Amino acid sequence: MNLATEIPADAVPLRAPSLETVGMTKIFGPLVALDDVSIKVKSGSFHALLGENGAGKSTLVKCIMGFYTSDRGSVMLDGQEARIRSPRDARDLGIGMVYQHFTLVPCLTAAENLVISRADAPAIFDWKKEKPRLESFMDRMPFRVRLNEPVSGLSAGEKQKLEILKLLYLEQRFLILDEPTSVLTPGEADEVLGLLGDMARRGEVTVLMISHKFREVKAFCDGFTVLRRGRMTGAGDAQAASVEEMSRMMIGDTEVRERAERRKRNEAQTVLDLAGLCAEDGEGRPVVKALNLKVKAGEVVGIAGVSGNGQSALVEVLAGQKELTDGGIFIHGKPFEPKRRDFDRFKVFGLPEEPLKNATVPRMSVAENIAFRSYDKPPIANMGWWLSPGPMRKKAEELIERYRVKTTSPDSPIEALSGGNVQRAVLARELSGDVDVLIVANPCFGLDFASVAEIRGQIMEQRNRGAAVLLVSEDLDEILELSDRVAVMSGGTISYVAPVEDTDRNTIGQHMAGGQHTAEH
Ligand SMILES: Nc1ncnc2c1ncn2[C@@H]1O[C@H](COP(=O)(O)OP(=O)(O)OP(=O)(O)O)[C@@H](O)[C@H]1O
Repeated sequence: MNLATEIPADAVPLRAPSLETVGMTKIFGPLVALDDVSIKVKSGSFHALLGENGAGKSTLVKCIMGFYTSDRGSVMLDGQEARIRSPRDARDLGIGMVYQHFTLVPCLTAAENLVISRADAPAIFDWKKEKPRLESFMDRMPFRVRLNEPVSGLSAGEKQKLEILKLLYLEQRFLILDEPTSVLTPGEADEVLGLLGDMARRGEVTVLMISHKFREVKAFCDGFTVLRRGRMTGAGDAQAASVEEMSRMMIGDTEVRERAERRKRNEAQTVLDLAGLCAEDGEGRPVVKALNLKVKAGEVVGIAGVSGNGQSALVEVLAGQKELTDGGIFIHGKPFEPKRRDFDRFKVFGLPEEPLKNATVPRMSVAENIAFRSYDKPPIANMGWWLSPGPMRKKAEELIERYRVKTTSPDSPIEALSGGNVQRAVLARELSGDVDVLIVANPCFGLDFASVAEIRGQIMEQRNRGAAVLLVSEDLDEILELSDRVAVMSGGTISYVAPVEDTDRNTIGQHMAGGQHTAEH
């Protein structure tokens, strides 16, 4: 008999179950992360769970999986209440989850990973018995992976397939997938989702997939539910609903209108114009070669590229750390010199890579580091060059709180903070005023998930307020997630520019590899 449910474990069906949440509510301190959320996922359906960052999708699936105890609400499995108090209860009921990160043991083979995942995994494997069982399991599956290959030798697509196979091997028939394609190439993503869709249609599994990608939802899903700020704002047939309808449910009518107005206002308004930039390395070799690029207000232009193609030199030029040998930088049509005076005059701010090294004085305090940009302006400085510690500290305390910089005191040296908190402190300093141009280089390198989401959120907020954002990043996912237009830097110049909706990973990859040179700016 199963511990936590009214359904006996031996009655768990091996066919696709239906699942509902009824009035699911989860409160974190002052935040209602889920407010009375009722969703219905039909048996044998492929259902998308949509919502912007922070909408509550992960919280909902964590409540279903028993990672969180909800404050109110219940889960119904095949029409009967299933009380799930831990992931183990969920697993006993046939509910399994594939996470964004892999959970496989890299040094073990695919076969070993499957066998050890069983609750009754043997201490010593009897491969004579296990192998034929695994082969016959694999024969019944719509896709295969190489069973004898160590997981470290599998491609991302194969690993994702193995994660799914693991759930099926454990006889889990309600599969929750958390943005499963974020680690896959478009080809691999289509293959995995297509095969899962076929299984769902055959009634072998029910799938609930968290996704941000409308294309995938339209291509593979039959039902969808949308969350916004913890509430359910819509649900329906993914084939019947249009992308506009779904996105309206995700971001709300007012926000849709505001974004459209903002876009119209900002259209054609070039803020940052890099015109024919040239720069050399220490030995006089050209590293930036006649580079042209324009960034409009309210736009993120992401520069992708294999490292060593001049990106660092470009960032140094823009930060005033490297001289231009030719060309010019213009802001709102006026020449811009990357010096302190012009940074202030044109409201240009920057978030460099390795902020501790490049944007702070490590031994100075958090408060002093945050005050850098404003130290010679009142009210922080009212006696010539002398800083007034009172106002400086007060301002720093406000910013530390607003940007949630975790520090024991504003007087601690900034070098004592974690990477994410240094980044937050630099953001607090750079983004607390009016920003017209924001230059960001590899902003999330080496940071944990929570800091990454927060920092990306801050960048997007500046864009939404109308800043022109130039993002240089080695992380193509980051570029694709944040950019309105994607540019590729290759051999010191911009070799390709396209709106993000008109391009894809493969095309960008080809340009990064220097495959095609059809520059259009
Ligand atoms: N353990 C927690 N403690 C406090 N707040 C939390 C916790 N987990 C999530 N939240 C908050 O709950 C809200 C919903 O977060 P959740 O992660 O569910 O959103 P999401 O839709 O999955 O977003 P994303 O697409 O960014 O993953 C957010 O405001 C988040 O900051």
